[in-house]
Amino acid sequence: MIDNTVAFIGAGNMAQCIIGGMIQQGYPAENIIAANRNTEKLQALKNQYNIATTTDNIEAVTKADVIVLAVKPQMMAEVCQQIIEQAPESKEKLFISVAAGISVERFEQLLGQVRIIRAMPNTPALVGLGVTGLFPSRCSVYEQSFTEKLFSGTGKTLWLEKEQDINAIIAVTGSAPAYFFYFMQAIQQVAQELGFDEAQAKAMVAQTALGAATMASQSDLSFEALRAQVTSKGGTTHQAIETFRQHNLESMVKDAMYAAIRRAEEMANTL
Ligand SMILES: NC(=O)C1=CN([C@@H]2O[C@H](COP(=O)(O)OP(=O)(O)OC[C@H]3O[C@@H](n4cnc5c(N)ncnc54)[C@H](OP(=O)(O)O)[C@@H]3O)[C@@H](O)[C@H]2O)C=CC1
Ligand SMILES: O=C(O)[C@@H]1CCC=N1
Repeated sequence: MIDNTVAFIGAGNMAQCIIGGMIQQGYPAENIIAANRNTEKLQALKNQYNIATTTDNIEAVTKADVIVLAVKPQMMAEVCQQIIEQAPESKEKLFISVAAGISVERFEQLLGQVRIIRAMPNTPALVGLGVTGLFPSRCSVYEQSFTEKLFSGTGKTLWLEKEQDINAIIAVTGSAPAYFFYFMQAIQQVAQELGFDEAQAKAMVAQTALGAATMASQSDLSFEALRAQVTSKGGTTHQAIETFRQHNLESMVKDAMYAAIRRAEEMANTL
């Protein structure tokens, strides 16, 4: 399976995280090629991982067995049109799209009836702790198992029953690292206000988040029970949690997640 050459079209944040995860798990660098219009990002990838790079998308798709579409959703139509016009034989290859809001139906309008897997990874793929939702269309068992293997090198994978579930997983895992970073940023700001310097504050917040996430993933206890272990009756944590409750944290989280889903649906209707 690792004999397949995988081309990334778009070498931005998400592609870099997936490539980093693949290399960390032993995918051969010589079987990965990244294409981008920005040479700076390609140079950084080449220096770090020694993969092949090019500013020519067509060179990348021509060399590839598997084409990972990793440009922003707004660029997807242009990129697909370029591929289908300049390398029509690519239609026979396996496509993997990581884009939010571009449906299989839209890909079929752009590329024809290709074999495609929609993947929804997240950036912790870079450190092997990602979550990727996968939805296949017209793919063989081999292609599905290759894709699962590719992403399982970057963390956990999950096959989705319906395409709509891609939007749900965007809200739950795709966008979610940003929610945690935002929360960590807010704690860091207060830590600095309280007199810790920026580096100390960042290190303390990251270590606490890592500790909490590690406990949560290793324990059979619910998140609620783990929270209760920290919350002494009449103590400090109780006051902090009550303050979150008064500010309706849970309904804020719910609104934010549904807003992400609505945006994915909106993109699917317009791009
Ligand atoms: N970031 C995330 O956490 C996640 C992102 N995704 C999906 O991944 C995709 C990429 O997102 P992300 O990595 O964040 O975005 P980035 O902007 O970081 O990466 C996109 C890259 O594509 C390049 N690009 C743009 N147009 C072309 C083109 N015509 N040919 C070749 N390369 C091109 C851009 O180059 P340049 O630098 O010159 O603009 C950029 O490097 C999106 O579709 C998004 O929905 C999915 C899950 C999570
Ligand atoms: O913000 C976005 O649209 C992409 C999809 C999931 C995470 N980042």
